[in-house]
Amino acid sequence: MSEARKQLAEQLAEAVFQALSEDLSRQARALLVVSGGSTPVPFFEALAAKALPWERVDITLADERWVDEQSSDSNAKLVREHLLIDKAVDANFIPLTCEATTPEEGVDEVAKRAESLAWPASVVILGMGGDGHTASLFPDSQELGLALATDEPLVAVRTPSQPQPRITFSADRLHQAHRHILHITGDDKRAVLANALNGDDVRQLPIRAFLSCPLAIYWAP
Ligand SMILES: O=C(O)[C@H](O)[C@@H](O)[C@H](O)[C@H](O)COP(=O)(O)O
Repeated sequence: MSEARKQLAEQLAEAVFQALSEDLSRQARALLVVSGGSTPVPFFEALAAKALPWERVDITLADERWVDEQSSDSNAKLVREHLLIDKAVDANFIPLTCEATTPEEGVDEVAKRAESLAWPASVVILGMGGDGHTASLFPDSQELGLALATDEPLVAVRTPSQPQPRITFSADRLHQAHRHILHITGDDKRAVLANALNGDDVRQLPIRAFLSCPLAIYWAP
């Protein structure tokens, strides 16, 4: 990993540490919503090293692949291996899968679980794919319109560009946060973001759903 990306991860971890500390100074619990994928790993490990009252922190995912938690595709596995470690081992992690065979069958059970969290979140950390998706709001998903319009917290998603069915927080629920952060790296994603900033068709580039709310962009080459 480049030094620039390592420094970015450290800076992001410090910003999230400050945000959680601030919120925990005035409320019993704080909610952190993180994204999966490969980008967050150094950030997760840097944040896990921070001294917080982690037992008062709820952590959940912006979205999840509907796979077993032992699968290498599982975002929950990623969080358990890289964030629920070190000082953060006592954080309360709420996964987005359940025993149901499909996300369509499991979405109501997971939504009940998610409703118990300390919304609005302290921080929502978003990633972005090369197609401008964020969370599991994919431009080629037949459920994108629903996920952008509903006030339900969670949506089951199937999309041709992804091998697994998914579950995602809706745009409405992901907006229910005090702070929004976009964490991306590389020139390709910078170009996609520049394109997103130059247009307003959210269904073309779903990251656009979050460019109007105050959004801190953490990018490194
Ligand atoms: O489940 C997921 O895959 C993520 O939530 C997804 O939205 C991710 O943030 C982007 O796909 C970027 O992924 P990378 O960091 O691997 O490029």
